[in-house]
Amino acid sequence: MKVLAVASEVFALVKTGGLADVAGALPAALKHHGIEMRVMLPGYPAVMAALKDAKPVKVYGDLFGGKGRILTGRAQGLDLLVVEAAHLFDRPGNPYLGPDGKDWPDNWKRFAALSYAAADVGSGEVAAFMPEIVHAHDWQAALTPAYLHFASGPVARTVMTVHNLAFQGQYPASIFAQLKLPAAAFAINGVEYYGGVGYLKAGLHYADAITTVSPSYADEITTQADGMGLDGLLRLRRDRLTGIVNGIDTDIWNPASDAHLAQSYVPRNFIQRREANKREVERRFGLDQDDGLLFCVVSRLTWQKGMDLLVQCLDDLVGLGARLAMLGAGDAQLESDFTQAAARHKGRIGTVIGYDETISHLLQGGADAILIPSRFEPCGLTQLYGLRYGCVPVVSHVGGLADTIVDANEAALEQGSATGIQFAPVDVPSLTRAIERSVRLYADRKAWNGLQKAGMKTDVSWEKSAARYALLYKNLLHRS
Ligand SMILES: Nc1ncnc2c1ncn2[C@@H]1O[C@H](COP(=O)(O)OP(=O)(O)O[C@H]2O[C@H](CO)[C@@H](O)[C@H](O)[C@H]2O)[C@@H](O)[C@H]1O
Repeated sequence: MKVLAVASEVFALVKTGGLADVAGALPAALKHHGIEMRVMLPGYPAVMAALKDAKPVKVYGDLFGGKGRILTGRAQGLDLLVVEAAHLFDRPGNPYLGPDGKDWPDNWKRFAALSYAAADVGSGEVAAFMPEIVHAHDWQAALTPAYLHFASGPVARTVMTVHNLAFQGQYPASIFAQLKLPAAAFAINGVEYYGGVGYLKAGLHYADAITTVSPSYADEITTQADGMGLDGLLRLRRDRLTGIVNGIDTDIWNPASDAHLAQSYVPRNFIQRREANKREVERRFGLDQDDGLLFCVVSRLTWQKGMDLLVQCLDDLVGLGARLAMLGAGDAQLESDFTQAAARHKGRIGTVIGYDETISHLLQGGADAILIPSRFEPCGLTQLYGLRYGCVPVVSHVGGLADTIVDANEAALEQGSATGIQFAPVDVPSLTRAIERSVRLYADRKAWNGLQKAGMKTDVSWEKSAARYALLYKNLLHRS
């Protein structure tokens, strides 16, 4: 079976968050199921520079305001279809933001072009690759099912995956005339959304199947509280909506062979060997060297991730004798809050503001626990990396965090099934209690090592989830 995945970022070519990890890992995971997946993404400079054996397979005289081509090629072990359009994508830096840190004003056009090109592939216009399924990820690819709906002739079936309902791609109605969609599409049963154009709304309306990245999040987004305005549509389409938990790339995230670590390790020797990584984290983050609990954070610094709550717990965390190594970037206020806390608590809190793949691996391999106090979390990947690396996840009880971590309550501890610490509700008192619980549990080193061992045994690979996607694709093809 041939499947075209459409995404605005793909690891290791371009990454701002978890979407890239998933889009980059799925093709290999699906190969074992007889699925040939190619990924379509924009021709950003980093993509064009890495592309090998590039061949044009479609040419546009005018692709949303300039010349464009679809190129096939390979990069970083992936089979790609790249939308080359210099006027839209030949810009350095972040794929979504200009140098002023604001969204590019023509993002609506850039990602309409991505979806438009994907729909051409999905309607069989590109002989080099004729997919039976087109799998669109997030709002940037979400017009694809709309374009395919209005294409003539046989077209591929469509899957729309929501990685984060908070990002919807909403634009004023005035752009509609330039989207190359028929007038009929501007309707409540179409792309229209509160008087404007909603990209994700369109994808959710037109896709043959909808998925999100955990069963709990699939439930949450059908409620008014967490549906971010799209819960009504999602309730209507509940029979087409499934939650499939993300896996992780267990080759890239493998403590036995991870070149980013000071010391690699396996479950048999992790207790001693992780020490060297802990020392390296202390060095990099300017922390005191001691044997107390060392927490880490690897995160976008945003409201979603509950980082403002953590800021309010830092004095208590230090008061309990724990330390924190924080790697993150995002909201300027939060960056400055963490920097100030580090200045206040020299040797106890260390920060690296920025995005750093190497340090993110080192933290998982050296810190004792990873704090993830998200207000909502569609799946979450860092807790899965934590499980694999013996870095105990301390998480809020929401979405994919609730689905993937077994709380260290008495029963679970006794059975040896506990893998982390969960807390609810998502507020400062309950996060503080979770930090206290972690410190207490860490003092009982045998129990703590038990959590680490159970985590490291957990299957966080793509195996089960890839099988679910494969089944979903197969069912879609057989549906009349
Ligand atoms: N400063 C930094 N330096 C280095 N690496 C950093 C970093 N900040 C974050 N990362 C990395 O970026 C990724 C973030 O993964 P998350 O699951 O938290 O995804 P995110 O919220 O971006 O995406 C959305 O999509 C994913 C994928 O479906 C869902 O898991 C998630 O719930 C949803 O919000 C991880 O690989 C993490 O290690």
